Parts: sequence; structure tokens; C-alpha cells
Amino acid sequence: MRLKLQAPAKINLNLHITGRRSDGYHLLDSLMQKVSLYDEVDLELCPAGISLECSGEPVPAGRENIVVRAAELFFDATADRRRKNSSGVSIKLIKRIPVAAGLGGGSSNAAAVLRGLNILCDCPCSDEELVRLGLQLGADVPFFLIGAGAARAAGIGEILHPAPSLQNVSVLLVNPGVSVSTRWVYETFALTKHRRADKVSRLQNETYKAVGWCNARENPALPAVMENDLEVVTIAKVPEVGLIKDGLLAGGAFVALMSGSGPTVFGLFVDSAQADECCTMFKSRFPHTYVVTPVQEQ
Ligand SMILES: C[C@@](CO)(OP(=O)(O)O)[C@H](O)COP(=O)(O)OP(=O)(O)OC[C@H]1O[C@@H](n2ccc(N)nc2=O)[C@H](O)[C@@H]1O
Ligand SMILES: Nc1ncnc2c1ncn2[C@@H]1O[C@H](COP(=O)(O)OP(=O)(O)O)[C@@H](O)[C@H]1O
Repeated sequence: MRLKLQAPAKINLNLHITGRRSDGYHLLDSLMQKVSLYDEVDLELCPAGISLECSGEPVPAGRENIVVRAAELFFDATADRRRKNSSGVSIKLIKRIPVAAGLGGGSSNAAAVLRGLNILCDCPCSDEELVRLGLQLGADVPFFLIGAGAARAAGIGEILHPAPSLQNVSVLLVNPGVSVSTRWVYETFALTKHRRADKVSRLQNETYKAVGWCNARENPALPAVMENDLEVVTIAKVPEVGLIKDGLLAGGAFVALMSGSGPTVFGLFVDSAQADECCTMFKSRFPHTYVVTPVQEQ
């Protein structure tokens, strides 16, 4: 039995760090939006063993790859609830989403494996159980397990409130071509930055209202409430982030922001032709540049 899934990237339309848990993980408040840049995950059940074949962007093979850990976790958790002859999977991964880029590619791949294996094995896990498993793999995985195109995420990313997807915008993703470790960004942020909670919640409420309107063309409030607390940390290491933001705004984006821990920057455009033009301009210097659209429903 075989199943092919599309695993989308995400952007963070804003990201505020609101605190820190005793285990060191940061609490956040973020509006996340899936976008139409996809990895492909092809799953074929087999009697035993987990194998992985990757193409496209280079990613680790074996257990270092999150898709292998996702399959192991699924098989362990459902050992007593599966048919005996379906304890293994052969995974083919076509990687198009830039790696360690703030676009959630690994988390999206892991969610696709969990969802896909659950379907292939006649659904031994409830949606809630899949989310619990996903969270063991990464804080961003639960977002990719829910059907909504967008959600407000709290906790470390596991408390999710589906939100309306952005509409009528083209999104230009520009990746500077360097990788940034999420862990390093969070650790550096904790050392350098403190925020007032009241400001965070005010901004967040505004953002939710703004994006709730859904139609960016009629939404002058949107740019003013889009901020990413992690941007300042990553810019210090990857100055291209600042230059790309300036270039996107000069090229017609009505807002430009770093996604997640970066270093990918996105610009939102009302005019898709302008987004295409700006894409051509960036692509010669930064080959990992893409025009995408917000995913409405997965
Ligand atoms: C920053 C965000 C924003 O959406 O996205 P990316 O930039 O990774 O795409 C996420 O919070 C990233 O989530 P994810 O990439 O799943 O993180 P994980 O693998 O769980 O954690 C990697 C490391 O980041 C730190 N971490 C992660 C999430 C969080 N809420 N607080 C943290 O402090 C921890 O040090 C952890 O060891
Ligand atoms: N399937 C995968 N796709 C992407 N990265 C992976 C994968 N498996 C393991 N990794 C590792 O996970 C780390 C984070 O990658 P990624 O999920 O792309 O980051 P981000 O969430 O910042 O976009 C990288 O160091 C990468 O080598």
C-alpha cells in the first residue's frame, strides 16, 4: 500500500516570545500560515524496517532525519493496534523547502509521515494522539497536523487555534542560502531580550483581528502589527536578512518580515505581477527565491 503526500512550508506572520518554560523551551504567541512550497513524501508500507531515499535539497539520511524518527515513533506507539505485516515503511522524500530556514520543512515532513502512516494503517491513532506524537518530534509539528491553513499558536507551539488564511496576496520567499539553527536563535534571544507582556498581548490581539479580516488588500492595519522577536537575533548573524527586507519593500511588498528563526524573509504583495518581477530580481543573487500563495486548507 502506497500514499503520496504534499508537505507545505509555513511562514510566521508574527512571532512574540512571551516567556520560558522550566525545561528551557520558549513560550510563544504566533500566527502561522501554510504556503504553497511543497516537499513530497511518498510512503509504501512493508513488512519490516524503515528505509529513506532523499532527493533535492540535501538533508541527513538515517535516524538524523526527522521522517525516520516520525515513522519509528508511530510504529512504537501503535504496535499493539496494527496488522502484523505492516511494521515497516519505505519513504521517498523530495526536498524542495530550504533546510534550517525558518520555513518548518522538517516539521511538515514529520507531520506528513504521521498522517500518512495513520491512513495506511487504518487509523489506529485519533487526531489528538497524532498531535501528542508530533509534539515529541518538534514544537512546530502539531501545526502541520491540523487541516487549517493558518492558526494562532501558543504554548511552545502546541496550543493551536485555527484562523482564517490570508487571501488575495502573493508571498515572495527569499532564502539567503545559509542555514540557521533554531536552537541557537532561541538561546541567544533569551540572553539578550526581555519583553513586556502587555505589549505582546496588545499586538497579538491586533494581529488576530487584522488577519481575521482576511483580505490583505483592505487591511491597512496588517503591516503595523507584524513583528518577529527573533529577527534581531538572526540579523546579527545573517545581515542579508535586513537587506532582503529592504529590497522586498522597495520592490513593492506591503510588508516584509523574517519567518520563524530565519533566515528566510517573506514579502506580501497585493499585485502578483509585482511579486513575479521582484522574484526575478532576487533570484539571480539568491537562487532559493519563490513566489507562493497562502494555503487555504490542507
Ligand atoms: C521558531 C519556530 C517558529 O515557528 O520555527 P522555525 O524557525 O524552526 O521554523 C518554532 O518555534 C521552532 O519549532 P521547531 O523547529 O519545531 O523546534 P524544535 O525542533 O522543537 O526545537 C529546536 C530547539 O529550539 C528551541 N525551542 C524550540 C521551540 C520553542 N518554542 N522554544 C525553544 O526554545 C529549543 O532549544 C529546542 O531544542
Ligand atoms: N526531513 C528534514 N527536512 C529538513 N531538515 C531536516 C529533516 N530531517 C532532519 N533535518 C534537520 O533538522 C534541522 C532543521 O531543519 P528544518 O526543519 O528545515 O528547519 P526550520 O524549521 O528552521 O525550517 C536541520 O539541521 C536539518 O538538517
